[in-house]
Amino acid sequence: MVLQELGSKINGALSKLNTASVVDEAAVDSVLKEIAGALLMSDVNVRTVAEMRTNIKREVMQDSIRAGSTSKAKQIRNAVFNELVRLLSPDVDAYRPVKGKANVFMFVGLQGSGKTTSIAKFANYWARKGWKTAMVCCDTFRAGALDQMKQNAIKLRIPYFGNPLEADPVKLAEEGTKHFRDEGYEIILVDTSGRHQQEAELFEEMEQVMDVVEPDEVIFVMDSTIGQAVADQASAFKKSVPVGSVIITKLDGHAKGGGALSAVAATNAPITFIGTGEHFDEMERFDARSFVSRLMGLGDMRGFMEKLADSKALEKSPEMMERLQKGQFTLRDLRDQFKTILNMGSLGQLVSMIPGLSQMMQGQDPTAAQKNIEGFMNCFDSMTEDELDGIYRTRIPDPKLPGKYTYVYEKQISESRLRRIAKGAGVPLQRLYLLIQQHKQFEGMVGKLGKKGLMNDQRMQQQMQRNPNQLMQQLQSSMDPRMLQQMGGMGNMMEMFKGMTEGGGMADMMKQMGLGGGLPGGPGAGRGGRRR
Ligand SMILES: Nc1nc2c(ncn2[C@@H]2O[C@H](COP(=O)(O)OP(=O)(O)OP(=O)(O)O)[C@@H](O)[C@H]2O)c(=O)[nH]1
Repeated sequence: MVLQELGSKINGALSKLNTASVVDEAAVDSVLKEIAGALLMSDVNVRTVAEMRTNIKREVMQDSIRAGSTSKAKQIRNAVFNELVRLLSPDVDAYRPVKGKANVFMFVGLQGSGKTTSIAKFANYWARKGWKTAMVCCDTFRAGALDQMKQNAIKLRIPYFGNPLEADPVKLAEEGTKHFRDEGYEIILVDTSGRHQQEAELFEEMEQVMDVVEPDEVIFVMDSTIGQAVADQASAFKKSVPVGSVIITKLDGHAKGGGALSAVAATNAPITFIGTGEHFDEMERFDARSFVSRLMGLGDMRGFMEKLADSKALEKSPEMMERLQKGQFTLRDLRDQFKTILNMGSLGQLVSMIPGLSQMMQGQDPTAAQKNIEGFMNCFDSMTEDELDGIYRTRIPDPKLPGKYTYVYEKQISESRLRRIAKGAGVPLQRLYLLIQQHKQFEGMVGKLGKKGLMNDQRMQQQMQRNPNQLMQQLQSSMDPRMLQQMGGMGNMMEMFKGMTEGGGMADMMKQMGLGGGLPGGPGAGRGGRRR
């Protein structure tokens, strides 16, 4: 079960409590059973799930069973949340490198778990912070490992050590770390061969490498897609070397997240980073509360805002707000919105960060949505500057002045131009129609909202505080019913607005989101329809 689904399963189980007339022990048991099933399907280890279930039940049953069903559901949700956070937060801290001295990190893990890639990401992370960083390859097991490190090192401009002629990993490890220690490097990252739990010899070799390298921290790199086997693998490594922290890789759109809980439970070591893609910058610092929020489909606004800041979307906001208030929304505006989304990372990741959005997507595949947006971007690239700015005109011979040309202005892009654009973009014409239709929907909606003055974010916020129901009615009447349905209905939107207001100001956040005063969740939300 992928990360987003777990949240909806848990929420689905809890919502049954909301409708139950009596919340007795049997009702709590049944909900906990469902939640436990969802956790198991997300690769959380059986023992961990059983322990969690007992703890949650004890906590929830302590309070009077007479508590209202809604508050009981809330209580269970909080208990599940706290329990998951607790499991992900062992008492020990990860090693903190000390400036001005050699800090050696040794990376261990299964074959293909993502060690070499994580080393490059980790190196990039520290080098960007100004630490003198280097990498040592003593993976003599996989033929391409040194080449892979070399390519990463060149791209990152970070020195590396390796010798294709040396077959002894222990010797390489010793020489490499000594070299960089002598040269005054502060962060020295040692890559070891990937191994399997059964390969006793390789485990022995790993211990020997550790003895000569004397690492300040052993980092266990764990592939989040390997499923229930995580706990056993992690324990096997922990038995052989003192795992100090964990990096979880491949937590992209489709990965299950539950294995993370099992890895921590098995190693009693904290997770420091999560890998969310193959690129060097696709690694995030791990934060248990954010992670569990995402795991439970509660969103992760902190992570989202960080991504937003990185995407530079904020820099555009004053101009965007001005246009919005004028009621303008062109194809160029829609393109910019899509661009902002793409710059922020994979859609799957973003969907899991915005509260409620994964529920709204109702099982739609974010990867497919991402592909659609990429196809749309090709369409925008095939449009003329005029078309992007909402000027739809065709050049024709001037009937009054033979030999000269004039323009015919149209309300929309002509059919022949649409065909040309679709061909140029390499997308089916139907897809382009969909894009144009989406633009029209947003343009219409934003135009209507503009007339009601709701494109002014301050007014919108005031209204939200004064009379949220009226605001919702106004929004509802401005929206295409199909779009509203796509967004999970009015109730869902109301919840989102509330969440956002509580989370530090909806208007502020929406401004920052580059969505102007428009509606959250819609890629093109924001700005108003331009009239020419
Ligand atoms: N999608 C995704 N792919 C990743 C991530 N981290 C690593 N990979 C990919 O996983 C594959 C294996 O990664 P490597 O870094 O070569 O793994 P390794 O642990 O060094 O492999 P061995 O040397 O065989 O032990 C590569 O194709 C990486 O691009 C991640 O966070 N997300």
